[in-house]
Amino acid sequence: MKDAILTLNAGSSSIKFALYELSDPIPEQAELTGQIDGIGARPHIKARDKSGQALDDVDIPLAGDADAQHHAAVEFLVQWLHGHEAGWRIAGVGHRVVHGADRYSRPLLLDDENIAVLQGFIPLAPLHQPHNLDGIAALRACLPEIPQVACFDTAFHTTQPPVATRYALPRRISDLGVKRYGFHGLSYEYIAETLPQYLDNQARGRVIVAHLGNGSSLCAMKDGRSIATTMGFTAIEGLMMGTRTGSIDPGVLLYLMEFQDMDAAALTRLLYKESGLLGVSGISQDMRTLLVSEAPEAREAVDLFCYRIVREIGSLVAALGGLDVLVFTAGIGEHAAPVRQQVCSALSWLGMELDPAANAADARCISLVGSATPVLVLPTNEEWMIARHTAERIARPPVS
Ligand SMILES: Nc1ncnc2c1ncn2[C@@H]1O[C@H](COP(=O)(O)OP(=O)(O)O)[C@@H](O)[C@H]1O
Ligand SMILES: CC(=O)OP(=O)(O)O
Ligand SMILES: [Mg+2]
Repeated sequence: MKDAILTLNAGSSSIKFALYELSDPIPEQAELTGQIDGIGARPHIKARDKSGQALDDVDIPLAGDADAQHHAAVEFLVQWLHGHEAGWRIAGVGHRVVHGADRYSRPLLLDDENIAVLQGFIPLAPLHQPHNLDGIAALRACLPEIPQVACFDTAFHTTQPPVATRYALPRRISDLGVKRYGFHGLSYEYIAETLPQYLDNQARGRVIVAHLGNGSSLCAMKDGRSIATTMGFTAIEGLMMGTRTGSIDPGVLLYLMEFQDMDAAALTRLLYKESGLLGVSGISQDMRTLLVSEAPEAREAVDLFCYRIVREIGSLVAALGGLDVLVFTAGIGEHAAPVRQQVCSALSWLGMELDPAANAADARCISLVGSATPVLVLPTNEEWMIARHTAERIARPPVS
């Protein structure tokens, strides 16, 4: 039997998982990968082995609302893994955990005490942290002797300067930890590490990475380190997303509370689950559905999604003092050519010129050779980052 690292990445609408051979270094290609997506709508499991052969590709009946389905999906996955891990001994489990706040900036070997601290961060990430902790609880229950490691989305952004993380609030509020943290850090870390393979000099320069998935954000990097990002205290701030508003005038919330009788629970639902592409289109949160829809509301939702990206890229270009490379990643960034085309054509003033054929083919470099600013599409690999951090963490004794 060979040793393996199991990774779990619970996003807002999906749970991604992978099994990696535990060797030094951990190979980028996993032995087994898969995901349960469509949680809250039509849950579906898809998994394949190293050779690309499908292990499963079916809808799975999960009852209840999105939260109940998320919980049921973790339980389903634990059972599913039991039936598919033959030949492997799981030596460690790595979990993506969205919020580490100021407390954790490195991968963390989990125990009862620090799990309780992570539970305290649920109000900071209500759409993610509970699912992350569900996964941890389920895996600890079925593999109680196996070390489990939390890898934080917030960690990559701890290099941001104070001016990028402070809100213009009184110090007594900032001192409570109300500041801009930023998320999708495992994805940005992977891109920062991978980019020099494609563009050596520019990769060390001023880079903007657009992580466009169900949750979406941008990260401005200098020399491969985060200097600013669009998400803030929570994963609502910044871009429009699948079901989240992105940045919104806080006056709207005051109005809704005072004059439309909405309480904190109703606002949480509105901001996290009923807005974004879903709210504006009234059709779907799924970019694939909107791109093929004839409905004007679908077009309006996609236009607003692109417009917000363009506006926020402008802001990050200002923070960077210019731009050397733009990278698209995550579900929409990697696959939605019309979105990339719309964003880049609005940014042509930055010297960006797309190659339409390369863009349509989701090629790695989608800009023309003469484009002053190269534009790349790089598939992210949060799972591999989690596996590597986990292997490294369990190989050395814990530090507090
Ligand atoms: N071929 C495609 N064309 C357009 N959008 C796509 C395609 N494949 C996936 N997407 C979009 O990617 C988004 C999900 O991205 P993903 O990074 O998997 O999200 P998350 O990890 O936040 O659950 C969905 O909006 C989905 O419609
Ligand atoms: C932080 C966040 O928005 O994550 P996801 O994109 O997985 O929903
Ligand atoms: Mg994701």
